[in-house]
Amino acid sequence: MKLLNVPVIDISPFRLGGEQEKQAVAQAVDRACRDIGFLVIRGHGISPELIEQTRSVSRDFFDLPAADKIRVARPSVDVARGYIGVDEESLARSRDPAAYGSDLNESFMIGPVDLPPADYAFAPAAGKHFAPNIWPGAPTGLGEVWRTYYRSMGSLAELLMQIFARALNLPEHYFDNKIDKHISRLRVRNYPEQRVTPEPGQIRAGAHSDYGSLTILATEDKPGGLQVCNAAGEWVDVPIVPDCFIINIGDLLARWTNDAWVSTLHRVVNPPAGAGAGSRRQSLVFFHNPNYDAAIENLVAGEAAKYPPTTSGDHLRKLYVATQNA
Ligand SMILES: O=C(O)CCC(=O)C(=O)O
Ligand SMILES: [Fe+2]
Repeated sequence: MKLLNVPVIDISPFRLGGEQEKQAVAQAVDRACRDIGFLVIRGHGISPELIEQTRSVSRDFFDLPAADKIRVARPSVDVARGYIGVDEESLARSRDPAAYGSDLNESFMIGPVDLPPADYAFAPAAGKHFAPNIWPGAPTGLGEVWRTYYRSMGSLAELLMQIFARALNLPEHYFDNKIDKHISRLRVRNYPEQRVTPEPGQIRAGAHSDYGSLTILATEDKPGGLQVCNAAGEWVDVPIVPDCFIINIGDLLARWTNDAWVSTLHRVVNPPAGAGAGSRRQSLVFFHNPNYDAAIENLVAGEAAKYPPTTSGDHLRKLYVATQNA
């Protein structure tokens, strides 16, 4: 029987326990990744204060006048840095080039905060994956808090990839050297209150799957939230549990596992009619992506590969561009 709802899994026994505890966590995670592609984790070791500080400084950024936010606008569609306003993006277009409308959120994003050696970071094959970050002049302290949060998410992702490796019957440290120069992005999305009725078909974030290895999401319990499409084809709400992160696997892990694990379709819906006031919602979204030159090819022994090999860097560049309205 497949899981049809997103399970909550305590990963602290993996961090703190012995062989048996680690194996039990890996098994629960394997089931979640096979059946629904999403899990909620508790016991992750990230301080609630850091999450709250990141939320608070980001809220202050989105409260700035539009002119200040536009000053740190993303420089071009293939550079995943800076501010993107409401109306500039349609996530549904990552799957359907004809998808209509744009998503009802604005966002700000950064990439790596600690650069590998220049001959690697700026090699031709690196493309724009190590493009410089763009920092707003205000609020003060945003840069420091975001850098700290980015590094913490990088460490948590490394731990999750170790759990994943075990879950896939690979050596625990199998992925370590494929993610030690990761090209992850931290993106904070602000979903404004909805005072006017959206256009038909327009929602907070259109249906999509994530592109990379895994996503770590800290969000809020507000009307108009995250839903995932389960194995029965039904949209189910993801539970919002205090002090937990929502984790989902992305397309690259689905490819690595020859689709044994699912990169699940998800979306953010509008608040119900009448609940628009007070529906402002903020998500801290960390998209973990392997090193740009990590080879992505079937890891399942004895099975014919369903996809041609690719690299992390090539796969991501194509998708960043496809979703943008510019
Ligand atoms: O805000 C959310 O709950 C999810 C956002 C999301 O799916 C994304 O940014 O890829
Ligand atoms: Fe997503």
